[in-house]
Amino acid sequence: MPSSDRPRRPDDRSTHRAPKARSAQRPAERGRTADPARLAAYTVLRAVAGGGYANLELPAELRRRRLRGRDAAFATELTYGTTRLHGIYDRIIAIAADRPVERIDGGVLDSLRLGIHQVLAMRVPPHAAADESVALARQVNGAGAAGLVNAVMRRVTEADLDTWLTRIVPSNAEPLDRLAITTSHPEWIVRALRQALLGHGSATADNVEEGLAALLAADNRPAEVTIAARPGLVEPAELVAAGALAHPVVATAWQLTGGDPGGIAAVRDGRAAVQDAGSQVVALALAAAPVLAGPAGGPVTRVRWLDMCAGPGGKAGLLAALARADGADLVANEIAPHRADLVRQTLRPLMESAPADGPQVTVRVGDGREIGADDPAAYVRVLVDAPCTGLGALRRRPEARWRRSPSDLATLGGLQRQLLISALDAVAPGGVVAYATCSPHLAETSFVVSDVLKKRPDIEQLDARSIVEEVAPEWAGTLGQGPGVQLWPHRHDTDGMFLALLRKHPTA
Ligand SMILES: C[S@@+](CC[C@H](N)C(=O)[O-])C[C@H]1O[C@@H](n2cnc3c(N)ncnc32)[C@H](O)[C@@H]1O
Repeated sequence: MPSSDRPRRPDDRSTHRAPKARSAQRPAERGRTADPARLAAYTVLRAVAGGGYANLELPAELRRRRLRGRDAAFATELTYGTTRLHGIYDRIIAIAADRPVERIDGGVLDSLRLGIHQVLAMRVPPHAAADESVALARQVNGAGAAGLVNAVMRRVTEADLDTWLTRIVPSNAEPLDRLAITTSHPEWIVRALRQALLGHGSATADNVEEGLAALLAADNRPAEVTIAARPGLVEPAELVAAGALAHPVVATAWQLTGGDPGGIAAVRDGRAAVQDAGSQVVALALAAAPVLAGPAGGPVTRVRWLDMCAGPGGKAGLLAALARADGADLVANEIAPHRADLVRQTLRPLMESAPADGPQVTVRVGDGREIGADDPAAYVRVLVDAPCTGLGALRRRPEARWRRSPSDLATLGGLQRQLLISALDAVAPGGVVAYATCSPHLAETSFVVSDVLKKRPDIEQLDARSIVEEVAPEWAGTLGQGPGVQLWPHRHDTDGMFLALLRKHPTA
């Protein structure tokens, strides 16, 4: 979709216009056209401003403009970096343009943000960043806007990032507010992450400021592409031949140093999939958790596992392969039909290759909150990968920090508790429920688990650290105070996954 066709925000007074034919332009408007990588980044930023997601819009835009290799890498860093860091850039723009950013057209603001990111974060020479930004603005925002972009870029390039950081922080700012401004995070998120570091036992009062700064910095670094090799479906040699490197800690995880994961045959045909190593650990730990024989006197021959919130299917893909190896069926449930389609798509190789009389994989569309009542005590292992704020995955979802608000916690908190209660009802005596989030926020993690457990004498919480240490031995001693496990981008180079393992009493 061309940028000019994208839906606009109500506040977007964009002068977005298609480039004029050269002959129709006044001489002052003539100049080089913007280069495709910058145009791609601009188009994605406009789509994000209209409610889109950078990680979905960017690949489509790269394909549409046929950008590959270094151009694709440039467009990717430009899009993701600008989206993450525009909290800093908007304060710089307000000073350099001498007006609040709310008074600058949304499209022009994006052209400026992109220009500033190039010069302050990507080491593009100042004159090149300024010239390219003016060319972009002239093409997508119009000649008048190009004049403003020119003036602002000339002012911005007079100082380096450190100098600008000292200018944008008010002299009376509290330390946490200062950190929020200089790391481009909303202040409520900075406070919540600080509490999470302390609450999960991942930092002490003495070193929490250091840990917090490292975490916020990690949120602003691009995450490596990691893929999960689905056990039994792909051999290491195939991934090595495709240029992947074995993850230093997690056996199923492989890292790509560059290139498109879609170029790897095993990823294309669903024997491997893009998945953060922390997410892989959640699935591996659930599969490794010790279950106890129920009242029937021993494990049944073909047991069932459940992934209660499976869309789009990353963990279900790994769990399905692990369940098959264990002789178990997997039921992958998802409430949103279009996301259930994605689960079906990612599980297809496992569904199609299932032996007629062997472990089966099925996808169902439904509300996980009803499974406990509809299907009580039916599953030996249950994963609740709950809908959450995603505050642990900010490095991969560049716009998320600006979209979330504290009020999301109240809405999600009720749903998280209901899903966990349903999972505890759905699990068989002696079976294990894994409660996971890609957020370390205490209100979505430890508080949910402790609230639910208060009313469940039939459930014991396992020390997830020892089980995670089995699948990720090198992380021993880094997993917090237990019994839950919290992974961190700055310590484990994973998304900030939380995991609690809860076992139903065998005689319940
Ligand atoms: C964090 S995502 C799960 C990610 C998934 N496990 C993976 O690894 O790809 C949470 C999912 O829960 C789904 N969901 C939300 N409410 C639900 C409900 N009441 N029952 C089942 N699924 C629900 C959402 O649509 C979303 O796909």
